[in-house]
Amino acid sequence: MQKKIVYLDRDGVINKDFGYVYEIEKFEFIDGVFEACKHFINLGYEIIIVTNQSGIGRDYYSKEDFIKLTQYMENEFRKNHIDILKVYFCPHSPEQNCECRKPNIGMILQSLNDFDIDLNNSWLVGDKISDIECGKNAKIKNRILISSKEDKNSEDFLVAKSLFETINLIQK
Ligand SMILES: O=P(O)(O)OC[C@@H](O)[C@H]1O[C@@H](OP(=O)(O)O)[C@@H](O)[C@@H](O)[C@@H]1O
Ligand SMILES: [Mg+2]
Ligand SMILES: [Zn+2]
Repeated sequence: MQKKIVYLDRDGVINKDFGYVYEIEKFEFIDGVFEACKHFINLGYEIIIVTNQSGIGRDYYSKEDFIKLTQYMENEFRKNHIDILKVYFCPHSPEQNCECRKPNIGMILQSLNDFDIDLNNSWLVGDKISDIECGKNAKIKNRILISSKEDKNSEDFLVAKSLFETINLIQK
């Protein structure tokens, strides 16, 4: 059977975005993230993380720093009985004009190569319009923008204040 995926952006969706976070000490889970992920899993979804990490290309931190933090993050999820299917990251700076930096769809294409995924029954959740554009460009049917501003639902996305709030939107 094809997998239904909830694609999650990282910074600003899973953890607070203090700007180019790469240290474990600065990685702060946003309230309700584990509850939301458990909800998705109970509905039969699997979770994939897609994150732009231009801090690597900008030499703010190394790929090893990112991998270390990712292992910590995945382990915290595991402690909460959540297995993340895969973490995809773009290590490039904007100047490198790669195919993987959102809103480009390289990371989503890679996931389709790695797994049999039903995009018509999948979701993308991000906190920037570039995330939404990536989801749209990749033909992920359902998209949610996390925003504390007064953004309104539109043709391209629904709006929620946090990942926890998406529980009300992702119901099947
Ligand atoms: O939200 P995701 O995709 O998980 O990751 C985004 C981050 O890598 C960083 O993306 C940067 O944007 P630029 O990459 O410099 O445009 C800035 O917004 C940083 O504050 C932010 O931490
Ligand atoms: Mg983000
Ligand atoms: Zn890239």
